Amino acid sequence: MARYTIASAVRWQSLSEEERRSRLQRPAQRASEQLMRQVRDIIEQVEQQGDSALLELTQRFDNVSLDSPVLAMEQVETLAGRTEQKVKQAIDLAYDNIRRFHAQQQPQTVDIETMPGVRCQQRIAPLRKVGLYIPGGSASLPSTVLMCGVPAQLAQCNERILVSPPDKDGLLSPAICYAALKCGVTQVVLAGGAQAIAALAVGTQSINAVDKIFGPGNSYVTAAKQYVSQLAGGPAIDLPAGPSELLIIADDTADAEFIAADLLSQAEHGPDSQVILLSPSTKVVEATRAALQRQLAELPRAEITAQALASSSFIVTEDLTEAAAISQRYAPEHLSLQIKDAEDWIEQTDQAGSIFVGHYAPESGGDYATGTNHVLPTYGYARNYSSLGLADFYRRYTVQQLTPQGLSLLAPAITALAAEEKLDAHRLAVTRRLDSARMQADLQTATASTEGERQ
Ligand SMILES: NC(=O)c1ccc[n+]([C@@H]2O[C@H](COP(=O)([O-])OP(=O)(O)OC[C@H]3O[C@@H](n4cnc5c(N)ncnc54)[C@H](O)[C@@H]3O)[C@@H](O)[C@H]2O)c1
Ligand SMILES: N[C@H](CO)Cc1c[nH]c[nH+]1
Ligand SMILES: [Zn+2]
Repeated sequence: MARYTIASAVRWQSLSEEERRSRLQRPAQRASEQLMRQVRDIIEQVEQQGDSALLELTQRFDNVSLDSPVLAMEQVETLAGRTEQKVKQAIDLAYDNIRRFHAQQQPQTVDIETMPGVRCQQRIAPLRKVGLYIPGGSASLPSTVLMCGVPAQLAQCNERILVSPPDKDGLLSPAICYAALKCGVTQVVLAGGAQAIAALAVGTQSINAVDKIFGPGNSYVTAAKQYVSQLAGGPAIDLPAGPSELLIIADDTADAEFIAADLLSQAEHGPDSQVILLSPSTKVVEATRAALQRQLAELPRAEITAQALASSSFIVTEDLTEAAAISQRYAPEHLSLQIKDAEDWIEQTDQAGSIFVGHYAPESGGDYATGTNHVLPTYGYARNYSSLGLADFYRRYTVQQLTPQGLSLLAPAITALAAEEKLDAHRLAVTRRLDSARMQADLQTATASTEGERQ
């Protein structure tokens, strides 16, 4: 049986501040400057050469030669038809749960009078053109099509462009095509990495530039999203959803075999994934390390998984309170609470993209089918970003309507604040109306009709 190096357990209390920081640093972030330079060059190439750059970069990075970056919808249908029945049923079930959970997330509209005659509204409108990035480098992910496609469909975004790196035959898997059609995707593009993000951001001869780019990806994809969102007139992006992370807090009620299985499930995404175990129980930590060794040997992706484990940590804490504090500091994409009375710990560990509560909530449940969204903030952004949801596919805008009476009630505040800010034109935009014969007449008519109603 192959033996892999599983990092040793460390006591949090024995680490210096520098060692603690290093333990909680994400592997994918260490090379960020060089990565940004490379990503910028790719984006500029697509900006200048459009489709031909996409084809050249796909050849270079994905080793696939294509005639066109667009997969015709007829071909998408043909491929979808080849999806195995049990995979179709699984996609159908996951789709229903994701739809059920997201349909309840309709953003609120507001319509109130803040003062008599001053009506304020918050309205929502679906984003018109959205790009959905579906990772495909190391594994093809039809589940991500559902996570991005279902809310885009619920929001009724007009154009929904799916981009994903082609497989070795220059196509996409039947399951991706089946999920894409179920979500009403309008165009399918065969491109991955920074070049796909560039195409969505600036457009090419055959791909329209979009208003917002959604979806997770490796560090090239995440860096490219960040870069294009800062271009003048560039698209909005959803959230920094990079290489997978899982932090588990376990006590001695936990089962080491379950913990190891969960850690491996996220480590197998790629060498950049990071998994962390925190436990006050040395016994649980050591049992998990032994279980990892056994379970890892059985995995088809053992080599990739072992690389991710190399940058992962097994930390013995003083108690659960210390574990909760470390988790808050790390702000993981996924947090699993395999402890007694796990629900009671949610508030103290709320800086996480998605939380899995108890011994029977494997993280892979949320990856596929519970109904929650698996596009989640990584790199510690769970501190200030949320998981993907329906509201992300809408734009909010506000509306105000004022009657002459409303304006006269507001006028003293507006003119005083304009004077304080020494912005005279602002003040005059109010007083010119107040002093106008037209407004005086409208005020009188309004007062007369109110009095008429009273009598
Ligand atoms: N945070 C989330 O919500 C979430 C959800 C699902 C998946 N993920 C993560 O998404 C990632 C998917 O990564 P992936 O690599 O499998 O697929 P990917 O589609 O994100 O990236 C593959 C592309 O990267 C580009 N690329 C690869 N090597 C390159 C290089 N040296 N230079 C320039 N470009 C290069 C290629 O164009 C390739 O098509 C994983 O890390 C997974 O953990 C995250
Ligand atoms: N765990 C990933 C998010 O980090 C999502 C995923 C898709 N397929 C399997 N897992
Ligand atoms: Zn996963």
